[in-house]
Amino acid sequence: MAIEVIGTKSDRYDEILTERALSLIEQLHRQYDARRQELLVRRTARIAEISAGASLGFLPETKDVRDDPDWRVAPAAPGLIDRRVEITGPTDRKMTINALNSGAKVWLADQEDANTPTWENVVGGQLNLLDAVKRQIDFSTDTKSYALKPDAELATIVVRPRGWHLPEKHLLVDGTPVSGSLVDFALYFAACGQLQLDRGQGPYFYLPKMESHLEARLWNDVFVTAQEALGIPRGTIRATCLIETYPAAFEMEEFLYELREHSAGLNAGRWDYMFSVIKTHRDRGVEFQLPDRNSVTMTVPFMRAYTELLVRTCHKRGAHAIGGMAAFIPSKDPAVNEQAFAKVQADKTREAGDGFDGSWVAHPGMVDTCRAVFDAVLGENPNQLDKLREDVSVTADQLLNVAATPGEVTEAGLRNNISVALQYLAAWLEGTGAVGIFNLMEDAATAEISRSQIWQWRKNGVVLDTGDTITTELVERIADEEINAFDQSLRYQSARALFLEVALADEYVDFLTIPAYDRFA
Ligand SMILES: CC(=O)SCCNC(=O)CCNC(=O)[C@H](O)C(C)(C)COP(=O)(O)OP(=O)(O)OC[C@H]1O[C@@H](n2cnc3c(N)ncnc32)[C@H](O)[C@@H]1OP(=O)(O)O
Ligand SMILES: O=CC(=O)O
Ligand SMILES: [Mg+2]
Repeated sequence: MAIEVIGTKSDRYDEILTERALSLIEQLHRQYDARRQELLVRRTARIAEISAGASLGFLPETKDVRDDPDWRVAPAAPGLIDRRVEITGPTDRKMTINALNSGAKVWLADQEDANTPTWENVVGGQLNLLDAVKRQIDFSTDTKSYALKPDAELATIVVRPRGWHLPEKHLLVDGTPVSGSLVDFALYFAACGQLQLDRGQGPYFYLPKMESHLEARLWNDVFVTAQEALGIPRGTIRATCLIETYPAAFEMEEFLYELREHSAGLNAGRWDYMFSVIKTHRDRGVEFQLPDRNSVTMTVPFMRAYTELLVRTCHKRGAHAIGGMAAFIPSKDPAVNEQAFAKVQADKTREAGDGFDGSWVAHPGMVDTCRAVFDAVLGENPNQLDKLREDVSVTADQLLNVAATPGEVTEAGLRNNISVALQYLAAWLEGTGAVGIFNLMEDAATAEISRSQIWQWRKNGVVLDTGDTITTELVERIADEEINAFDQSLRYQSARALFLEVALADEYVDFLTIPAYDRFA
């Protein structure tokens, strides 16, 4: 084999880094990496067109797919028929057990937004998944022991691999790092694919951050090859695509079509979506400028258009439509806690009323709230695929109507973005990819919004409510004030450097996780 493992080989890693898994990764890399690289170049080319004045829109070349009334995605697979509440979270051992026990129908086992892809997290997370699938997982601290509930219905596992842009530098083929997406996918598929089938379910995935239906086609081809290579029947894999980039919103139907024999629907990934609005239009001045992060709610016109279109598109094709993450988490402060639950309830109520078949929560404490809302709408039905939403018709202009977003850019909003980005990056660099900050769940997607807003506002020379203009000096000054206010402020020095690199660079940095990952050996 010409695949090399550069990362350390700790206890039990050989159960994951098997010859079968490594040769699958090598095969997928040889067959598909050039195409992956081309698609990444295509992303850059599209942004250049938009910078030069082009507009996103529905694609003329795929009109036939949208106009053909006859095709449908595969019927929902076992464990994915009723998805009324899905919990997301990283694959560390304790959280794996807590998520499976949470009462949610599905657990999105996250190797993406909620994970720092250190080698230990990548392989250790796969070991936790393997133990979970075998129902042989436990964990203990000095004060508490964790085990799977023996007689309870455990959440269906759906693994989210990294996006197409991220490399995995601890695995090399002919000296070249392989794709993080292919690694996360193939390690899980090789270790757990057949085991999941034996248990009556299957290898299921969430696919993040795609920007074109051609990227979905690439995933489909990867699935076909991998199933054939491991002797697993074609069509066994199921994948839910996140619609969480601005270009993807114009290709929802095409995503379902490309993956139709493996599709398990679409999800409205709202946080990356907002990030992508800024990122895609980085050179368009104030045209696509967003106000303070907290004022971009799901009911502003462009977000509403996106979620309505998602439900309409999915149900037209027999696919599940899954709602997004309300980032509120339980708090020890009773007043804040009450607000958090009220906000989650309102968010899920809107989604259930709009026709979503289920939605996401970030914390086990929110599972009952989400379930109760969907129970009230679904009743005995496992989903509401029959709610076709033929009343919905969304235009490109509505998806692009960012200008109608109310709100302003305030000093408090700027300071909040700076503080959140610093705190999040400090945690990420220490190996923790999801954190509770100021009573909200923060992860790579929400941190991307924070740093992108700062980048956009500074570039546009935005004047704050205080009358100050956002400049490099102002951002640096507030960053230092925030850091000095933290306990152990020294800990934040590497986060500070990374933050300034991704928030203030002359040229917009496509993903903060790329320079962040470069910091690891
Ligand atoms: C934009 C997107 O992509 S959203 C999807 C990606 N993001 C995520 O998945 C984030 C998921 N959520 C989390 O990671 C966590 O909830 C955090 C980091 C935000 C907060 O976690 P904590 O600070 O541990 O919260 P808290 O102390 O209230 O947790 C209480 C218990 O619930 C557990 N818990 C909290 N969230 C989760 C979760 N998502 N999955 C499993 N267990 C969880 C904790 O491990 C803790 O367990 P313990 O009592 O046995 O020690
Ligand atoms: O992955 C989900 C998102 O909102 O981003
Ligand atoms: Mg996301």
